[in-house]
Amino acid sequence: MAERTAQRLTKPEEYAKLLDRFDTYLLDCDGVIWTGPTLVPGVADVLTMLRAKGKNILFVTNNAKKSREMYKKAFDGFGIQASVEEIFGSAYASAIYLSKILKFPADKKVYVIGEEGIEQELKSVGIQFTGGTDPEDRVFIPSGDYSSIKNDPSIGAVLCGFDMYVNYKKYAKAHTYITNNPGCEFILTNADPTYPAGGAFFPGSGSMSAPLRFSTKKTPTIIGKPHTHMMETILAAHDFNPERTIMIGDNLETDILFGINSNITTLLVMTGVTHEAQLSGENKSDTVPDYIVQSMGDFAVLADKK
Ligand SMILES: C[C@H](OP(=O)(O)O)C(=O)O
Ligand SMILES: [Mg+2]
Repeated sequence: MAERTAQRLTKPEEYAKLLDRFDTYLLDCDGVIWTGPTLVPGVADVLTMLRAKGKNILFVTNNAKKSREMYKKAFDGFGIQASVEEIFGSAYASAIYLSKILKFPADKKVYVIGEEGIEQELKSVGIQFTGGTDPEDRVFIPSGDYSSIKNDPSIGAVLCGFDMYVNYKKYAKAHTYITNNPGCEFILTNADPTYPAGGAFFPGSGSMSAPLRFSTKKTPTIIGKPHTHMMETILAAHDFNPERTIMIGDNLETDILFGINSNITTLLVMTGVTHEAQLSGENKSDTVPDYIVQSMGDFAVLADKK
C-alpha cells in the first residue's frame, strides 16, 4: 500500500482552493487559535473571513478544565466571535455521553476527579455528582486512616479529567467505587498524556487517570479526541457533510487521528505541539495529515485580498 503523504500548502492559491473545498471547519483551540494566553497572529482575521464566506465553524477541544460557558468567556477575552453551541469540550462531551448514550440513572451519582468545568457540564444535563471541587475531598488523609473512604452504592460512574487538586483520597474513593459497585462506569474526559503550557509539557488528564487504570485493571471509556465519542456528540447537535468537513489541529495523536478516525480530511498546523522531526525521518509519526500549513493565520493573506 502506498504510504500516505501530507501536502504542504504555502501559496495563497493553494489556501484558496482548500477553502473552496470545505464548508465545515472543526477547529482545535490550543495550538491552533491560541497558545496559552496568546492569540496566534492572523487567526482572528481568518475566522472573520470564514464567517463572511458562510462557513460553519465548530471548536473542538480536549481541555477538560473548562465548560463551554468558561470557553465562551475565553473567546470573548480574545475578541473572537463564538457561541456556546459551537463549542465542544471533553467535559461537555463526557456529560452528553453519560446522559444520552448511557442514559445515566437520575438516582445515581458520578464521582468526579476534575474541576469546576466538569461539574458545570454535568449540572447542565441534570446529572448528580460528588467529589470534584468538594473541599472534603481536597485533603490529605493521614497515613492508615481510611475511615472516610467507604463504598457508596449510589455512585454509578467515575469520571476522571484534569484535576490540579488530585490526591490520594480521590484516587482511593474512585478505586473503591470502580471495584465494588457492579457496573460502575469508568470514564475519562480525554487521555492526553501531557498538557502543553508555557512552551513546556506537564502531566495531562491521561496521566492523572493512570493510577486508577493500574489499580483497578479496568479499561476506561475515553471520550475526547482521537476517540469518536467526541464526534458523536458533535453530530448529535450539528448536521454536516463529512466530505466537505475538515479537522484543523496541532496534535497528530489527538486532532489528526480524530479526523482520520472520523473519516474527514485533516490539516495540521505547526503553531502547537508538533515538531518537524515527527513529520519525516526516523522519528516520523504513523499518523499523517492530509495537509500541513505553518499557521492557520497564514490564510489571512486571502482576507487582505478582498
Ligand atoms: C491541549 C488541550 O487543548 P486543545 O489543544 O484540545 O484545545 C488541553 O487544553 O488539554
Ligand atoms: Mg491543540
